[in-house]
Amino acid sequence: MTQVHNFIAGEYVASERRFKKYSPVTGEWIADIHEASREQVDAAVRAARDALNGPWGQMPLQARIAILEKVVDGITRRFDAFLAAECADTGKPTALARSLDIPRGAANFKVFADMVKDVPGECFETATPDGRGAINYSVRAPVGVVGVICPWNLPLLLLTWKVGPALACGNTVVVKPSEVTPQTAAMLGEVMNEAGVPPGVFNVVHGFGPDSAGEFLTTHPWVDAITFTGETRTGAAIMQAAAIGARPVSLEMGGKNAALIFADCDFDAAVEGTLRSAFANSGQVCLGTERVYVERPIFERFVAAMKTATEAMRIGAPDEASTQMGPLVSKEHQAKVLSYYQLAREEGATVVTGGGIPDMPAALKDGSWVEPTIWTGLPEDARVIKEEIFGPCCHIAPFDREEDAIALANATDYGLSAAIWTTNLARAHRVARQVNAGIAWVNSWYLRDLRTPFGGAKQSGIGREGGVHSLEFYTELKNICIKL
Ligand SMILES: NC(=O)C1=CN([C@@H]2O[C@H](COP(=O)(O)OP(=O)(O)OC[C@H]3O[C@@H](n4cnc5c(N)ncnc54)[C@H](O)[C@@H]3O)[C@@H](O)[C@H]2O)C=CC1
Ligand SMILES: O=C(O)/C=C/C=C(\O)C(=O)O
Repeated sequence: MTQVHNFIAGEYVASERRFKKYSPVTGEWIADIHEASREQVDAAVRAARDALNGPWGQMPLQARIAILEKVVDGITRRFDAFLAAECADTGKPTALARSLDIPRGAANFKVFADMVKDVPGECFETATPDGRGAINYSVRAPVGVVGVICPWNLPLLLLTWKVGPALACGNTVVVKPSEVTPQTAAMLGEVMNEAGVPPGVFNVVHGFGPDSAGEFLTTHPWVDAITFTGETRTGAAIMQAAAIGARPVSLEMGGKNAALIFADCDFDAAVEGTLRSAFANSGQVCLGTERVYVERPIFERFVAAMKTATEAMRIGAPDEASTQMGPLVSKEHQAKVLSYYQLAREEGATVVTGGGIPDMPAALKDGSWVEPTIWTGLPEDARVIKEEIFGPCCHIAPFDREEDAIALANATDYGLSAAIWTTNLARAHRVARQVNAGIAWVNSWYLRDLRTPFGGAKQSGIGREGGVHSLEFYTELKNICIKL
């Protein structure tokens, strides 16, 4: 059986306690995960502190960048192994992980290794009473040991989205991957060693949240900052832990994102984009669309086109070339999503398509499959409209006026992203400004540029990462004042 170890101070470390990892595709037991004890988490944090005070902290920027470029090469060289591990853990289609998850794993190191070469500073000449003046200038120092808590939906992508800039800025990290998808995080240890990253700079501890590695890490007094992606309630618990010692947090949390489809849109592009935003990665993307609002003149046509396109989607095992949608990540998550499918019926939804478990071949029967699902007819206060489901499903409702569409999009406690489909440029700008979300895509969805600010409003997050915003979180800005 595959053993997935912790990675502490440059070495793979076994734990006494272990838990089982099951395939989301077949339900089979595929690995044993070593659950870090409190002492092991402490050892990881101490190793990170030592590396910060030692070789990594002392290393000139150029040398650090050269090492991170070797990390990029290391991921690229092991592309197929990362791909296999990511698909085994998540069940996502190989084609998706090949084009998104694994390349982004490398790109997240490359982009920030490049970016730290040219960090601009501030400089002010200051008048003083003696007439000789002073010069103020700013420098950025690493924030310290960063605790990185990751979810299961895009495991390598989201881990490296945090670890890439953290290391580029000179920090050391202790990562707690999701207990559901721990394999690629552990594999990254080998890449780090090969690239010459000093022991202790990158550490991985496995386990759960409360009373396990997640809590041990976020409450550890030597962790200087915490970055998290996951559910809003977990983010709130982590914020409480971070309050002890007044440590900074960057939180990227849930969403209940809207798509606004105007009658003047490019119809086929809007259908294709909405299909992708609702069902990509089996709907397990925090930026995904779960609420679709369509201008009334094209409502019936849009629903019909979505139904046809959804029913044509091929659900299957990750490694089949024709697969467009895989299973959900786990049996637990399947039960959660199916409970919302049941709730939708109880709340009075019309099930346009889906709503259950697809009929799968015998070898896949024990996987965590659900049908891509579309509903109409729910009132806006239905729980299915209000709560993040995180599955391949969306509700489609009509609207009559632009201001109604904006009000509907904003009638949520979340504020992560929105997608607006229109060919009227003035409207695109107007609506994009008024939707209360961290990211507004016009005539697209998930079109990513890693230099742009990324994060959510309201209960979807605190802070922004991406581009200079990552540099701001992962560094302490210091002003140096020189009296002349
Ligand atoms: N990217 C996103 O926005 C994601 C949202 N979700 C949503 O969250 C729901 C629950 O999924 P989970 O994986 O359980 O998400 P979660 O937010 O509970 O877990 C995310 C990470 O936080 C850790 N964690 C949990 N409690 C913690 C604590 N008290 N202290 C420190 N670390 C802690 C987990 O072990 C995991 O590594 C999903 O059904 C989905 O709706 C899940 C994954 C990603
Ligand atoms: O592209 C990214 O950086 C992030 C994408 C998705 C998430 O953050 C998420 O689903 O949590």
